[in-house]
Amino acid sequence: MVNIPLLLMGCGEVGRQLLHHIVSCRPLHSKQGVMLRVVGVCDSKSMVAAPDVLTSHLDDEFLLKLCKVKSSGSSLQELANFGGCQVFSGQEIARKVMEFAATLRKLSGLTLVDCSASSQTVELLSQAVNLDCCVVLANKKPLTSSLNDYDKLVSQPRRIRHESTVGAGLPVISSINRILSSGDPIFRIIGSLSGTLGYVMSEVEGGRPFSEVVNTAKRLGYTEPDPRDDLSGMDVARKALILARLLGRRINLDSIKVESLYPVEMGPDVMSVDEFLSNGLPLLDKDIQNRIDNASSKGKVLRYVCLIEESRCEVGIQEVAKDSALGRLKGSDNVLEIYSRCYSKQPLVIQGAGAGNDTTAAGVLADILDIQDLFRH
Ligand SMILES: NC(=O)C1=CN([C@@H]2O[C@H](COP(=O)(O)OP(=O)(O)OC[C@H]3O[C@@H](n4cnc5c(N)ncnc54)[C@H](OP(=O)(O)O)[C@@H]3O)[C@@H](O)[C@H]2O)C=CC1
Ligand SMILES: N[C@@H](CC=O)C(=O)O
Repeated sequence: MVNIPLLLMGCGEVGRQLLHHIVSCRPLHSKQGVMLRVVGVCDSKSMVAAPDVLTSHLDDEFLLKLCKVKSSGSSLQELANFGGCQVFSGQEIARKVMEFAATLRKLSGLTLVDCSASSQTVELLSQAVNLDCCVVLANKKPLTSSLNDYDKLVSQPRRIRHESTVGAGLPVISSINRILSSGDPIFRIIGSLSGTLGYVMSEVEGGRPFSEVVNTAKRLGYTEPDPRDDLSGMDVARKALILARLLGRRINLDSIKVESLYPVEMGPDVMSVDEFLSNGLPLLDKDIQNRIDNASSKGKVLRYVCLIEESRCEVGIQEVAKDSALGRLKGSDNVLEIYSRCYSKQPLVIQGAGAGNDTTAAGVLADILDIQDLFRH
């Protein structure tokens, strides 16, 4: 049996879905000879961990209880009453994670799974990479901070997986890596990489108000924790940066041209998420509807497009033909066209659900299983 010790950072929508997938896939993994041992789970304030990460793990009953506690809005601290775990908080968390990494390194190693939406995990992840930990990410922020941080994270390519950072569970990163490693240079990527913006555009085309559709996208689990990350284009810009860096571009987030769907007066420094959703968004309904109607009068639709070509890396709204690959998109689907020497006239096209907690967590789980060979001894 291959044992993979895991430490999950972030037990929000995606993290909890991952824990549910891990528990429900036990019979399948057991047939495959793999055992995922969750030795710790942390949120923004606390960490619960197995009493001894070498010999024990958080059992399934505990993990499901944890999911219940977190979805009810309570703190991980509450699990201390449940027994069978250690609880840490504040600065102690990073110290303990490194201690676990050092302990497990002697036996099998540790996988850190980042399902947070925080830009603050990057430091811990880089330190963990130095201790030969594997890293699996749904969080795009660590890969889109400085080039220095990026270089550290990807310094051991076999030990990092981040399929869910672009296109949720779609095989985008793995396909690009396969093309590149065969010496086939990619010269153009164009696509729609936001499940939220794809859903919003196609639903508003169908006549629903922008504000209502954004709220629904949040409820369906398509948006970032703060939907302004999607509406500002920054979430797509991060995906574009991840792809551009994969292609070898030495660029940063601030070199990407980004178009926002809301004004600075509605930004996070000015109003809370709830205020934005209930009071800010309705003020944008008319403008978005006008832009969509205007495009429609020319037989076109609006799509939030990501383009990476030569020195260009940009994201923003474009009017595209209704019958194009981008124009035909519906719901939360993403579509990505990859042009390379082998795919020069007809691109390689990847399309499917590009957002949602289930597909994202499934992508993370597949990444974890993909590194199982590193845990065989
Ligand atoms: N939903 C989707 O379709 C997709 C999502 N993703 C990515 O998945 C990630 C998670 O999204 P989602 O689950 O919706 O987000 P949530 O806001 O629901 O959950 C985030 C979790 O991270 C925790 N957290 C915050 N800071 C830290 C930290 N420094 N260390 C450890 N944990 C921390 C939060 O703690 P607390 O509970 O205390 O607030 C919370 O538990 C995001 O990065 C998102 O971009 C990627 C692809 C698709
Ligand atoms: N908020 C994102 C989720 C996946 O990264 C999106 O809408 O695409």
